[in-house]
Amino acid sequence: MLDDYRYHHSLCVAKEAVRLVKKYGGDEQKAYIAGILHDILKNTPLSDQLHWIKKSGIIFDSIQLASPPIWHGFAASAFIKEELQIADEDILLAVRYHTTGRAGMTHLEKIIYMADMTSADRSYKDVDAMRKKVNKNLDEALLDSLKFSVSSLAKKGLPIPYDTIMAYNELCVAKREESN
Ligand SMILES: Nc1ncnc2c1ncn2[C@@H]1O[C@H](COP(=O)(O)OP(=O)(O)OP(=O)(O)OP(=O)(O)OC[C@H]2O[C@@H](n3cnc4c(N)ncnc43)[C@H](O)[C@@H]2O)[C@@H](O)[C@H]1O
Repeated sequence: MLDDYRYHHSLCVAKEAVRLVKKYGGDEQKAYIAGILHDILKNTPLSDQLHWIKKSGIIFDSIQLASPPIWHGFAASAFIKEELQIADEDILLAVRYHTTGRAGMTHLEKIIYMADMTSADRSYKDVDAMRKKVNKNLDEALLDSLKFSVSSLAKKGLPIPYDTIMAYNELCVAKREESN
């Protein structure tokens, strides 16, 4: 189901998610499970991802439909619910929104989103700076990650999912209110 690269990445995300839970609180077992399963359909053909999304009753808007890289999270939450009988809403949401984020993210959603950015296997240019940020403040690291996501999608001329914009706006406003 997963190639070696993605399997290794999933193990690293699960480990990083548990590390973040030890630091910021939460349920270690849920963090491990969500981390290991978050990309379970990443190597699955897009047509099959869409099948799981439709089967679960999710109705995508036009921006989500035009953003195939986000489909695997939505598909994975439907797949693990039906095929692995995972009923825990916290885990399902963390898997579902791990690429887009959304307004009102739960603590576990934030942990998994950031674990995906700072897991040991990541090697993008600013990853060490992001690791320092996540060790200092979970919400600020999340805001910076979303900022990167919004600006890099815009630079590439790609649509930005509504959930991502709303996640960014929410954290941005909260930060401004905190500093006033
Ligand atoms: N909200 C959203 N809406 C629509 N499309 C979206 C989206 N978020 C991501 N995407 C798109 O989804 C695709 C894949 O995203 P993912 O699913 O997150 O990435 P991946 O395949 O696991 O890793 P990738 O090969 O991109 O690895 P990298 O280490 O470079 O990168 C690993 C992660 O670190 C982020 N990253 C890279 N450089 C960064 C930096 N300098 N600062 C902060 N984050 C950075 C990347 O965005 C990536 O998520 C990308 O095409 C992306 O544009």
